Amino acid sequence: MAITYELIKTCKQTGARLGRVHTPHGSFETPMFMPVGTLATVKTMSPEELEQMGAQIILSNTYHLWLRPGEDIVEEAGGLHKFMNWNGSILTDSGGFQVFSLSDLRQIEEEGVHFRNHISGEKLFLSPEKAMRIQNSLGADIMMAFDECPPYPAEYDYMKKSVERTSRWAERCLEGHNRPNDQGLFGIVQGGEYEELRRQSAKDLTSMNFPGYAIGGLSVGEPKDVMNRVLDFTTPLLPDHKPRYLMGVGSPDSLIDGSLRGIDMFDCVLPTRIARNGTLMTSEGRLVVRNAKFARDFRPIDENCNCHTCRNYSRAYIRHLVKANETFGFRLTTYHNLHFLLKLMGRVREAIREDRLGDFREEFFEQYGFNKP
Ligand SMILES: CO[C@@H]1O[C@H](CNc2nc3cc4c(=O)[nH]c(N)nc4cc3[nH]2)[C@H]2OC(C)(C)O[C@@H]12
Ligand SMILES: [Zn+2]
Repeated sequence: MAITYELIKTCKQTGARLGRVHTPHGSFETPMFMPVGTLATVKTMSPEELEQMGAQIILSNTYHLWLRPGEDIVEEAGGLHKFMNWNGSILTDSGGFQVFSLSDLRQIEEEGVHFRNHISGEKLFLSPEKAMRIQNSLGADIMMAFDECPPYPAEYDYMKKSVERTSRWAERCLEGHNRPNDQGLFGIVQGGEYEELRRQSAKDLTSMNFPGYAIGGLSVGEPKDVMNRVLDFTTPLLPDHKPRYLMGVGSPDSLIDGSLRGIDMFDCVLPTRIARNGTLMTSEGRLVVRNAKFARDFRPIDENCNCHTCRNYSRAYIRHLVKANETFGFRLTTYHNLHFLLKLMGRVREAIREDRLGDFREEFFEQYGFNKP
């Protein structure tokens, strides 16, 4: 079956929209956050726990799984869902971003990218066709086109050449993947902070009729107001009746501000990454549980949270585990952070239903401390 999007309603107070994405492994309401499971696991979480907290779609990564264990092994296992025992939806990023952010000795040519394996140092080559072959073997519900995610900032001339090449690569991805009527391949709009180049990229890609579109090239170090400005003029260029996915965004303020601008899907390693160094997202802002002030604090991480961690364990206990580098401590912090973001997206969807996402933004920002100078 193809990936389809159902628009349920738009928020009268903002540009946000409530929708539902249908995939071969189930459907999910949007705006939605997607936990990242780069190496076919959302680090320290079991599939049962992900399901319990309300995760419905997770990410994995072409570049990483190509290197380890190899897409051939995943294919022999029956694909990613079987391999990792996850029955929800899966999206795989194409490797474009990882090659640019993880590897040195990169050489970008029309054909593809030459680079070094960031683990072994051996020379590798990734092309649009190769990225499609790997993703076909992995068998995710949604695959991403192979693109270049230029650094921020980037010169206009470089960005123009990069956008034009990424559009040519997108054509080759459409030809290279073997799914009927492009059922699961999303195009990725690039163009940096340049409106004219974002327009060009969106025009090229929407003419190729992908079932969904991502906005790439953001969350790469640009200030939040630059991201929001780019979203303001890019999101309206994407079709209303298809999913819109903002790549690499996972902080509470950016999730709300992206939803306000009509984004449906988000992913980021942030909640799971900071959980592994003991930083928690709470309704009152960030909490660094290693801090000595929590040594005898027997309250839950977040008194407004009903997650498994907050119902059963105290700050003092989690601080002890994290300081002792106990794995269970990182399981508890990861569970809470993912639950926090998934619940936040549920509140965003509810606010859209009630046409009050603008008000919700003000309340949340005030309580979380985003408005503090
Ligand atoms: C800049 O270092 C880390 O990057 C993370 C997410 N930022 C992000 N932008 C992305 C853009 C693209 C894209 O244009 N194309 C493709 N194919 N995939 C993408 C994936 C992306 N991921 C941030 O997450 C943290 C905060 C952990 O460090 C940042
Ligand atoms: Zn909690």
